[in-house]
Amino acid sequence: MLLTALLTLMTLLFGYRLLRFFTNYLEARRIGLPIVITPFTWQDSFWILFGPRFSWIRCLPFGLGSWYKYSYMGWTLHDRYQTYARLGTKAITVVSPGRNEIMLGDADAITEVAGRYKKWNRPRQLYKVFATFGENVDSVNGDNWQRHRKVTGHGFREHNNKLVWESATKQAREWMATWDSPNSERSMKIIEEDINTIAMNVLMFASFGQDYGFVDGGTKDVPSGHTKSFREIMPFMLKNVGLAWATRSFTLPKMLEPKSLATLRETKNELFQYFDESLRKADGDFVKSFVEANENEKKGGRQHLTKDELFGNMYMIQLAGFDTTSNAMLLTMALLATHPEVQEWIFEELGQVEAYEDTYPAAIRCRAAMHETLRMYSTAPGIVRHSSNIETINIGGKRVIVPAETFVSVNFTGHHHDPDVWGPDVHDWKPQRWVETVDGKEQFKQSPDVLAWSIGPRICPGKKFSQVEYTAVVSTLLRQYRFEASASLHDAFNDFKFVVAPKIKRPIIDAASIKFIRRQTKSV
Ligand code: HEM
Repeated sequence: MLLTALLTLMTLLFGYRLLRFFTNYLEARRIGLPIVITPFTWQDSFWILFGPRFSWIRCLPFGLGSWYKYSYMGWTLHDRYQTYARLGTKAITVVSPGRNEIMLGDADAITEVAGRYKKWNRPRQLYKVFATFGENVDSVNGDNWQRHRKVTGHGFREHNNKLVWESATKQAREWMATWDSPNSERSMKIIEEDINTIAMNVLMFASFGQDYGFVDGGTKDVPSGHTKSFREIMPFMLKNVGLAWATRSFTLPKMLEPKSLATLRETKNELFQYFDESLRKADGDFVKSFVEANENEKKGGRQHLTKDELFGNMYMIQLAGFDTTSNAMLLTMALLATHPEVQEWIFEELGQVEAYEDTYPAAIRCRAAMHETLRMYSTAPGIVRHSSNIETINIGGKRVIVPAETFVSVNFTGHHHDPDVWGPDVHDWKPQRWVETVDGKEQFKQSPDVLAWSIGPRICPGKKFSQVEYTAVVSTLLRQYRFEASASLHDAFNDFKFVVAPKIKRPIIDAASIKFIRRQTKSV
């Protein structure tokens, strides 16, 4: 009986997915872009969980498993420009039983979609998970988004960038002080942990004014009325955003609640307590500027943010600013270690001075390394938009009709590997491509631009924050040390599994290491 019910359910589900697949296929034919098909995608939660166990599918004969590469989240990081090159296009439609997804690699089409934030919205179903702690600038659309962006935008001022610089430089110095010998060798795993510590400490300083040391990390710093330190709570809540969202609307009776959920609930309450205290004291530059900007909106009779929304934004800034920047720094360390000539090229431009006003604007080569790293390995492989109406997009000189609710994704990685845009050396990590000499003076080349921080009105507000943090850390380290890659680190870059993006596994890089060799000159 149970078996029959189960079989019927599975047959119905299969039939439904088949039907959806065929209607989507017909719709994609009408869109008119080249098509790739896959029975599963990142839109299927079960496939996100179990898909990696089926990676053998890609090895099936006669191309039977060729769909697998389009089925997992972040597939563009592996594919780069291959599918566009194979199909002779810069835009494709991915057809599956979920929603059709147009993947844009064409620069003009990307500018059109990213530029029209009122028409092309972030799909609510994908971003609501980020609103667990309150609606915020990332989770809303349209006029509501403008309201959030106006208040939160005040946090990203020049004064904050200076604080970021000072904090990141201090953290990097304290990190170097832990390297026990002049030729200290560290595994990538440890380097990753250390860079995460730096990124978290910088964010917490710039946001909440909490000045944690690199070594003690503030995890033992538990103020009265609390059971855990703020520094300990924050990474825990960033790691558990999905679980916090899934359990947001119910609380199990105490005797039925597993320990993990009880810890999550208690930690979340304590985070709110910290947020509340921080808001009341207007602690830290971000929070202070949010509070000031919000009060001004209130006084002017304009729409301000509620307390929940302020909390939501305080959380979102941590979520958006942590992994992205730390991954960029981690990858750069690996890339620099495998490209000693680039280390020397950057070292040449570094002077003795470390003050923000002097060093940051002059660190053109260092910023070039960041752009080039994010061009090749964007920490976010793209952004997704949709519209509830039928829309059109100009793709390659043709007006393409896009049915309502179709996902339209800006494929950063695809665009970043387009040889027509970047030249034949598109697959080489070459920070030099970002620097040009005009009238005997080096300057940063603005065009073509990297899309890693997105473009248009919703461009990442933390772009300069991350550039300042990155430059402070990388230049402080390079001024004193040379990096030498282990053989396995060189191998990692040749392994197709080596993909760096949040939540994507890096099996080989964990075994790799970097040796830090102290320089004789320019130490401070
Ligand atoms: C390498 C570092 C970073 C990268 C690559 C990056 C990338 C991005 C991208 C691609 C978006 C989506 C834009 C869109 O949908 O069009 C975004 C949004 C956002 N980022 Fe960043 N980001 C970085 C660092 C930061 C930092 C350090 C912060 C804050 C301290 C931050 C805060 C935000 C916020 C609040 C949003 C939402 C903006 C909105 O929707 O208006 N990001 N970022």
